[in-house]
Amino acid sequence: QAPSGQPIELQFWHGLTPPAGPQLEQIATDFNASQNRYKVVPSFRGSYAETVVAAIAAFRANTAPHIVQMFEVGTGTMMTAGRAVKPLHEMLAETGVAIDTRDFIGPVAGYYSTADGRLMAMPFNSSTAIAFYNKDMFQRAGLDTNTFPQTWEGVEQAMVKLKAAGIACPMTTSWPSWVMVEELLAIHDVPLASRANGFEGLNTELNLTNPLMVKHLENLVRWQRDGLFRYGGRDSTADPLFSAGECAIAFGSSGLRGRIEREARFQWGAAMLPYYEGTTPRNSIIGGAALWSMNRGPSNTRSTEEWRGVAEFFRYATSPAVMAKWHQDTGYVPVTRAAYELSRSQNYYARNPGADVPIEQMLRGGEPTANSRGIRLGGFIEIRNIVQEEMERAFQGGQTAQQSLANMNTRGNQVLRNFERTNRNN
Ligand SMILES: O=P(O)(O)OC[C@H](O)CO
Repeated sequence: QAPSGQPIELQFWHGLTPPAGPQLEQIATDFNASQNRYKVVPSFRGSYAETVVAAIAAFRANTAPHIVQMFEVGTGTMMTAGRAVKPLHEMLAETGVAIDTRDFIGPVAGYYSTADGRLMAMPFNSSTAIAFYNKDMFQRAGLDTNTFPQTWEGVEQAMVKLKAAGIACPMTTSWPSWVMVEELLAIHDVPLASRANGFEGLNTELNLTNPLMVKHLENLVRWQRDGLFRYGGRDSTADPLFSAGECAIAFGSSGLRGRIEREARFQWGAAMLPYYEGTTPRNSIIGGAALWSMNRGPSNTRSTEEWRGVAEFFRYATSPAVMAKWHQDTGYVPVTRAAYELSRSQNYYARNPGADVPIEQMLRGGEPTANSRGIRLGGFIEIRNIVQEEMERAFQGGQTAQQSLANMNTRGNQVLRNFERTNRNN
């Protein structure tokens, strides 16, 4: 407790909407009830991107929260944020709070670690992109309700049948850049950017004009024109289209599962992301978010006691029972092996067919390659906006897929160069 006898307050900004947001806040409430030394105060700050912007602005004003939930796209920015961030490995060493970081599953730990393997942020709500499909609509279209096509060629055939059966939206996607660009390239083992997708340094160049990307964006543009694919907007805007029963197939975060379970009034299934014929698919990369610890401001660090509170909260939030429940309630992946094993021993996967799809897909194909380990770009949030904007211009008929990709590449590289210039010394 603080000298006043009151618990030490720890501000925690997050970017999750219901139902996951309140479930996350419940974890903070339960932590507070489990001890009386610290009080975590969660606060919803808008979308992930808005939360990041707010946290960085707050740091400049000496009012940063202790903990900010940051989507994976902000990782490169946080890694180079210097004093704004308290690296997790440093915090654990200084406070002595024991968290077995070796228990984090590889693709998650790797994403948030420095080149020499030190964890910078606390893995928490990691996801990966998967397919959800409406079995009632599949049945109406004469499709097998128990199997989802493994390939994009198969998905196209299914979309044609769904449309012929009178379904207005055969397919949509959330997170267009994540699913249709970033995950696609990882699964096909094609680099998105040079220097191991940016893991080896800031001086990277985008590789978006590759033949696979051209083929896929040309397909998406054609499917959209032919009424097979509905572009549902940027980031998570398309999320409700599936659970509301509008679209037969939706690609999105595994973390949508909890929402679909609550809202869908139809039979549905989950499946791995498709790949093009002739490919041996690799692992998909993670999405979702991690918990970053922040100093209050440029001239304002925190006491060891505050960091101890943060670390104790992290330990609680990733303890096997709490993490297993979070995973099962939401669809986010269990970030520790212990939570995965616990879920298995509770027969969760046997009782919920398809619930292990994200984990299986993430761990598929052995060790991740330089193209499937993840992406670490400075200014990635801005680059994603460019990718989405240029895609939209192609969907609106204003440019070809090839022009669209060339523009993404040129504009994105400018963002990378600017970021490199301003962060050279970090
Ligand atoms: O919906 P989430 O939380 O899994 O996040 C999705 C990805 O982070 C997209 O970057």
